[in-house]
Amino acid sequence: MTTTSTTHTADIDDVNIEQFIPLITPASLKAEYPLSEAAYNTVLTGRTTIQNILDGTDKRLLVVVGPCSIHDVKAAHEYADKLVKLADELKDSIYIVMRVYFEKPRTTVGWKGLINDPDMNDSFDIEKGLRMARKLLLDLNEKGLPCATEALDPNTPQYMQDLISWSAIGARTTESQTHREMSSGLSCPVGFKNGTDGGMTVAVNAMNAVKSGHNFLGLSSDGQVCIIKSKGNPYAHVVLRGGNGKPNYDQSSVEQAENELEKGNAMVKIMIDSSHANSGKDPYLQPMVIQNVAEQIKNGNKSIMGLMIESHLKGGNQKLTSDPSQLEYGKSITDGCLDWDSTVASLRNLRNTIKEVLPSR
Ligand SMILES: O=C[C@H](O)[C@H](O)COP(=O)(O)O
Ligand SMILES: C=C(OP(=O)(O)O)C(=O)O
Repeated sequence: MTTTSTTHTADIDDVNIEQFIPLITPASLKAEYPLSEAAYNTVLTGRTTIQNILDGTDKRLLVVVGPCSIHDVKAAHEYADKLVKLADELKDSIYIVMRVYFEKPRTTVGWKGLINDPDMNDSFDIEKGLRMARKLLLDLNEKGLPCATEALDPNTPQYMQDLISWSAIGARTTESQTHREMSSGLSCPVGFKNGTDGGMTVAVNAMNAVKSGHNFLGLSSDGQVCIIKSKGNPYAHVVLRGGNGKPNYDQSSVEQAENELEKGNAMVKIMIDSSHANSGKDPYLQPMVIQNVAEQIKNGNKSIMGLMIESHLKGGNQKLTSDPSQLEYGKSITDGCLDWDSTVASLRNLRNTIKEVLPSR
C-alpha cells in the first residue's frame, strides 16, 4: 500500500497552540549579563560551603531565607542589603543563602512568578522576566550573597543556574521524572521537598534517582534542543515541609524521616522548611518552628542540616489585583512571609541556642 503525505495538518496538529514566540538563547542572555569575578567567587564559595555542610565537615546550619517570591527587584535589593549584614553577624554558626524564587508552582492557577509574568498584568513577557531574573541574581551574588531558587521549568537552568548555589524541587514536582532528570544535571546541591500529602517516599525515590546520570531532552546554551547526558548529582537531600494539614518538623517526625532515609539508602541530612504545612501557612508561626528545630539540635540531633524561612521586609501577604502599582512595598504577593524584624530576632535566637553544640555535631 502506498501512502501520500498531506498538507492538511491544521485540524490535528497544534490544535490548542495559539503562537510560538522565539526567545533569546541562554548564551545571548549570558552575553548581556556575563558572570563577573565577584559573582563567580560567591557561587563557588556558596556551593562548596553547602556541600561541606552536607558532608558534615562544616558544622554550621544552612539557612535559606527570603521572600516566597520575587516580584519587585527594588525590594529584593533592600532585603538583600539587610541580609548580607545579618549573614556576616551570624556567620560563626549559620550559613545564610537568600531565597530568590522566580518560578512559582501553583496548586491550580495564579501568578507564576517574575519570569513568567514580570509586569504582573498577564502580558507574560517571559524574555523580560529572564533578563530581570539574571540581572538580579548577578547583582545579589556581587553583593556576596549566595542565592537559592526553585528549579521549576526545565528550560530555565541554562539561563541562570550558573548564579545559583542551592536549588529546591518543590512538593508538587518531587515525583516528576522531568525534574529528577534535570536535578541530576544541576551543578549545585538540590533539596527535594516531601510531597504535598506529607509523604516521604517520593523524596527518597527522587534522591536515589538523581544520584545516577540520565539521558533526557533539554536546551543547550545555544538554544538547541539536545539529548542531555547528565553525570548525576551526589548532593541531593530532603526538605521536610509538612503536608496534608500536618507538620513534620517535630522530633518524632524527624526521627521517622531519618529511618526512611536510612532504609531508602539516601543521604540522612534534613532541611526543615518552617513555612508551608509546617506553619499551617501562618507565617508568624515560623519562629516557633525555628525554635523547636534549634532545641532539637541543642538536644543532640545530628541529621538536621538546614532551615528554610519565608521572610520579607513586611510580614504577611497581599492579593495581586489588576493594578500592580497599588501593591504595598516589601510585602509578598504569594505566601505570607515573616517580617524582617521577627526574622532577625528568630535567627539570633537560633544562633544563640545552637552555637555551643555545633562543634560536637
Ligand atoms: O510557596 C508557594 C506556594 O505555597 C505554592 O506556590 C502554591 O501556592 P498556591 O497554592 O497559592 O497556588
Ligand atoms: C512552593 C514552595 O514550597 P512547596 O513546594 O513546599 O509547596 C516554595 O518553597 O516556594
